[in-house]
Amino acid sequence: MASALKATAFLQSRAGGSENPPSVSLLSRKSSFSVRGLTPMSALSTAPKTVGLSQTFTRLKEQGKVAFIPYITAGDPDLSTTAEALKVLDSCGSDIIELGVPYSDPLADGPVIQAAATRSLTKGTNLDAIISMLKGVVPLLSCPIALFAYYNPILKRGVGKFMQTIREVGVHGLVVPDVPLEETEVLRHEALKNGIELVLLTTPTTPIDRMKAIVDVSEGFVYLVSAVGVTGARASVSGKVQSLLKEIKKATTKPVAVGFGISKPEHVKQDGERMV
Ligand SMILES: O=P(O)(O)OC[C@@H](O)[C@@H](O)c1c[nH]c2ccccc12
Repeated sequence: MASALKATAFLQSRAGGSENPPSVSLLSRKSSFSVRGLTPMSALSTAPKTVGLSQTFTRLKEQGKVAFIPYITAGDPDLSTTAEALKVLDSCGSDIIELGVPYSDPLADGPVIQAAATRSLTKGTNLDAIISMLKGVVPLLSCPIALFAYYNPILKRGVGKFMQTIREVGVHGLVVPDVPLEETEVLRHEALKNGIELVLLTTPTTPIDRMKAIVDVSEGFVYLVSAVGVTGARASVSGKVQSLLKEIKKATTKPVAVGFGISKPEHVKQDGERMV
């Protein structure tokens, strides 16, 4: 059951398994320690340590749960709102949060995410500002952050420097949607060096052999794009996802997360059953 459904919207229900009700506090357990600033150091050291992506899946699997991984765009409408949104998503039971770095020439972003990126860029959001926002917020979160970034801003900074910077602010994972497998070597090398889990994507049109090569080197989880086309809410999840998942599961024991259009609780179940 180590699979997950990604969700772009603020979908708050998770699939299957008995859940603790989501915390009503806007502060996560960790944030309440830090924000009050009165807690002795001994108590701080007992705060739950945030684990990485694959370890998050291992924990969930042990509990018979699937993961809820929302996506938001950094800097829409501004970075202080993003900081608050990260805290809220964390305290509402997100297992991993995917945080998008806005980019002017995206690939596969649908109209909602494109508009969010445009608003964010218009406000002047850039990587440095996102990094300094994360520096303040990540220590307050109990779930790991997977940064979503196109290759251009990564290349501009230098791949090694980029990985080092995001590691220093406590980011655990990275999704780079516009780099084909063959070109991921430098990214993978630098990610590994810095303990960043580089998540690779496979799509419904990826040939089986290629999918196998992708899942072999994907870290954290395997991202299964549910449909051809762009991101955004859809009425239903393609029936093809079931068979794609079966193929992936034959090829790997790594966790798999399904993304693109997962926007309703029903998408997490199909034909009355869990999708995976
Ligand atoms: O349809 P959605 O729920 O908005 O899903 C995409 C989103 O979760 C994120 O992973 C994403 C945003 N833009 C992308 C471009 C390519 C691949 C993935 C993405």
